[in-house]
Amino acid sequence: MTAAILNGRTMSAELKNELRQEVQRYEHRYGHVPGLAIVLVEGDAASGFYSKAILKIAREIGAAARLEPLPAQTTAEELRAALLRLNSDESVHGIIVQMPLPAHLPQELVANTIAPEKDIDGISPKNAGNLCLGLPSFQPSTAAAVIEILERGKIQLEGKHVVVLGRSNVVGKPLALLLLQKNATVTICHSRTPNLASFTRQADVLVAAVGRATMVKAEMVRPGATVIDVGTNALPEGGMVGDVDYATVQEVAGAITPVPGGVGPLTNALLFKQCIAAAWQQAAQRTEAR
Ligand SMILES: Nc1nc(=O)c2c([nH]1)NC[C@@H]1CN(c3ccc(C(=O)N[C@@H](CCC(=O)O)C(=O)O)cc3)C=[N+]21
Repeated sequence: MTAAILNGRTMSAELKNELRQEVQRYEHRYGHVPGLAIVLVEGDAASGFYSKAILKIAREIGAAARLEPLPAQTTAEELRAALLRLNSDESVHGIIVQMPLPAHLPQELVANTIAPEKDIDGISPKNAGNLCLGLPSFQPSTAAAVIEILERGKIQLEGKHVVVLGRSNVVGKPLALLLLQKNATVTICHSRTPNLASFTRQADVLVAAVGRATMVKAEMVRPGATVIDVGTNALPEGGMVGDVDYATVQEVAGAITPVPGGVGPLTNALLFKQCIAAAWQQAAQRTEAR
């Protein structure tokens, strides 16, 4: 058997078409377009690449996006000041800070400074708490991309056993909560889980989000299972591979996401879905206040 391919590029193109229309609808109503600010503290090579990809999507859908580059030696106080400036800038509806940050800048500073109504990557305590409580919230875009790919791929979640490999704040943990909301049975495994294969082999849907190249092997996958690969591991010789050993796993899985061309292309598009939602909320609030 060969697995069906869940094509993130096709799905992303569909989503971007929907978003382009949504941006037009918003612009028609309010006379300006939704705006995203990307804070990029220089130093991480991949972050510059991701930022350019986000700017490209903005052009494709007609939204506004601007890059706020900060030098690598930016202090915590300077980063805080930059975020506060964006919080009070009415043309900015969503703010993301590219991760990872240099070691001298605490991640909590970002989570605690971005205004929750502009925190479209869902990292603030308010959004993370609301997600945990099952209340409306912005969701970390990579976790949301996994849900999007499963829904567009018509993979049922209700009553299914989903095993999530990885417990990060941006993927594993929020994804487990989103899957629970879909009535899946969820198991979270991580680097200290003994006998990993005994868990992964029970999965109807297996999500790999650990950041270790090709660690999921065919013998860890139940025949016919859906395998979602969130990994983006850069290879020293160039290019990238996922956390899943695609060549062998695609022979046993029922459906699988490739890397590249799987979860990645949906991640950045979902950032704009949430930015547009944030813009609607902020515009409605301003109208109310006046
Ligand atoms: N605050 C923050 N939020 C993030 O969501 C965030 C972040 N920081 N830092 C970095 C990670 C990584 N990430 C990706 C986004 C798009 C692709 C993507 O489009 N990938 C293409 C790459 C194409 C290629 O390289 O050939 C693909 O998989 O097909 C991948 C990875 C978002 N992240």
